[in-house]
Amino acid sequence: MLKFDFTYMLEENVTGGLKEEEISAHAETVTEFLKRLDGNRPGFVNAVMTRKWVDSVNELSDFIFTFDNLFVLGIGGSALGNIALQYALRPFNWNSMTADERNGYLRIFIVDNVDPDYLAAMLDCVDPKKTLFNIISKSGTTAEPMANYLIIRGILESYGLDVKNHLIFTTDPEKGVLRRIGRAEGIRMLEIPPDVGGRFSVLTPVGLLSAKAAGLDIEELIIGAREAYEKTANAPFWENPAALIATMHYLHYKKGRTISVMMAYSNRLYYLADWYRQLWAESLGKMYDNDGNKVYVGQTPVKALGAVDQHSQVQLYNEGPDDKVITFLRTERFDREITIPRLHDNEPELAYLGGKKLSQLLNSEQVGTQLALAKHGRPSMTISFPQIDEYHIGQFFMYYELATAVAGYLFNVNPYDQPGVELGKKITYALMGREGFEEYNFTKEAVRRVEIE
Ligand SMILES: O=P(O)(O)OC[C@H]1O[C@](O)(CO)[C@@H](O)[C@@H]1O
Repeated sequence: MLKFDFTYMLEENVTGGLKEEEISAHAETVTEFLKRLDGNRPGFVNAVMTRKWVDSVNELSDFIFTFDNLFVLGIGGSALGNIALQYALRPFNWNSMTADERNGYLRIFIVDNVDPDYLAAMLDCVDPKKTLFNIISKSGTTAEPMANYLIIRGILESYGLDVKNHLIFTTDPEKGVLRRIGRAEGIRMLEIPPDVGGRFSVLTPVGLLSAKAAGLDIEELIIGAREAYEKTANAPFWENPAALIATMHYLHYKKGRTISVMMAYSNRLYYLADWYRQLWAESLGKMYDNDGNKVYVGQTPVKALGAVDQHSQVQLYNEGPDDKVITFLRTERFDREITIPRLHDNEPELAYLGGKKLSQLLNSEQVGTQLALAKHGRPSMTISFPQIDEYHIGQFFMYYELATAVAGYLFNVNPYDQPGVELGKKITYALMGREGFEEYNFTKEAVRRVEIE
């Protein structure tokens, strides 16, 4: 299981930390909340209690493994989980390996943005004839994946290829334009459970298809998540990681720590922090609480990479405003190990490194940063991965989805909606000339601009 260490969140170990009794004051209500949640499980929990979603992906195996490459086209919750999984569980040089070195599994390209330089460069890497394109959009209305879909379809058609042999749509089971087109044209489709919002959907077909295509063990991902849930649902408060993460972040927020930094001491774990950013930001950043009061709450999630950001951010974290709570991610076992050679025994600045493992240096830097933060009165917690594998990554997703639900309860906001994203989308539609959005057309004259050419 993942190991959680909250030592440096507490006042006894860090001035500026939390008193045990102020945390315990929430024990009863949070435990009650989790019991109610267990009685009426949210979609993201139900999704890992069934074989349905794994089976739906496995059923496409014969089709998937006729290709060399998989493109995933989606954005936000339809992309970030995919990216996190691929970075954590595949070697970094995966896409430059030969098919044999990849044991026949597919190269994976996840394109979320609509940056023409980026998309064009990714497309240059593949032969469309050997490529499967998975268009993921829960709503089917998001401009970015829809634009990318049209571009891909145009390319497939220009090659004279039968599009239904190169496309998968991953979308709502009933609603939306992708479902409509898919049905009309016999395109293979995967369902996103209607009660699972994009940012909670990584362990549904949204994240499972690319994981499967890259040869990851998708069953283990689900088992890890399920065991994390079972460990949490009825656990006593002080043994419950999700409850403690949420309560401690909430209390630190109340003390003015409005920024939550997730700092991974592992390049493989870094993109978990990107996934977390959307989860924490869209779920908890709200203008109204559940009673309709204007509250403007939300903790700003920030990602950081150790040791790199020690040389970029940590000065600020130690001596800048006391407005942050830090979560460290680390692993106790790296898949590869490198020993630093003893080459300059007479040079003390180098000699101490000789013979040490690179992983020892990285993990020592994590401890060093954490203790230095504590000395400056800055709270932090640590999540240790015994190793980086499907089982523990699945656990991580579930613990954080649950922590987000609990934090939503504590902040008294709805963690499952995102009304604040809508206006920008509508203005974009208007600027792009989509019918029905004329009222949002902010013309040059209507908006005061400062332009420097
Ligand atoms: O899967 P969809 O419907 O295209 O949505 C993509 C993303 O857009 C949002 O709705 C708003 O940014 C996210 O919540 C979601 O993950």
